Amino acid sequence: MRKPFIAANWKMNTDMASAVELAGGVAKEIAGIENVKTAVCPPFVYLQKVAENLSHGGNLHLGAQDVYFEGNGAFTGEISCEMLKDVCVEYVITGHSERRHVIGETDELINKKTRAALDAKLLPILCIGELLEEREAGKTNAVVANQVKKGLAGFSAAEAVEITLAYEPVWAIGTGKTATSEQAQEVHAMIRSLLAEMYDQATAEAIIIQYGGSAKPANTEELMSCPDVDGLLVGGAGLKVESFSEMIKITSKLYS
Ligand SMILES: O=C[C@H](O)COP(=O)(O)O
Repeated sequence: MRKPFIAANWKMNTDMASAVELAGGVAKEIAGIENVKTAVCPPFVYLQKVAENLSHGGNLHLGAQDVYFEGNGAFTGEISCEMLKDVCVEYVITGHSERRHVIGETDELINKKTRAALDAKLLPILCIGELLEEREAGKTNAVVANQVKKGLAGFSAAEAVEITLAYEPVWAIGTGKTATSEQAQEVHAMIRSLLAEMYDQATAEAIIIQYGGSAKPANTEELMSCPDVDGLLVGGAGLKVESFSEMIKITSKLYS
């Protein structure tokens, strides 16, 4: 059985004090929960301080929201995998829709970042998802399948199982419009059958596929009950100790 994975992407939110308080509060609330993998992804500048405050061990892991694929050099403003590892980061989000559509990242760049992360022994969370106009034009499966194929290009089956996929329909992010559990399950199932074609059934069954887009305590049970939804990548509801911890507790109960 796949171990569920609930991660919070804090995006460009919090400050030093609230970042430490939020991570510490969640860690305290979920202490003892072992059947769910959990992570928080603070802004780069707060990673070290959050890491120091989580260093007592426990189940809350640290992720970054992005990474650059080069090791070092003249890449102003960028952060390398080794820099992230220096501050105890274990997970890294690649290809978030805000980086694709606001910053303009391409599938090729996202693939390079995912490759660099995995080679450096960071665990990538590779995001994919369609825009509203793509869904309305009936292109959801084609868009998502293309992103999965390009994102995972060059990865072997043994490597692919280390990568978490996060399906985030762009129209559901930060809008309050969650995909229905049927819509989420349909795309997750399509992704899993694509993974079986690209690799094999066992590999497809082993890969964690998170859902993201207005996930909150009220819809956690329904989403996490879908057979192919293995976790959540949480934005807004991940910024409060109570809501994020609640989502982890609901998931833990569901899987116990
Ligand atoms: O990475 C997280 C997603 O973009 C979801 O954000 P949201 O939960 O605020 O809709």
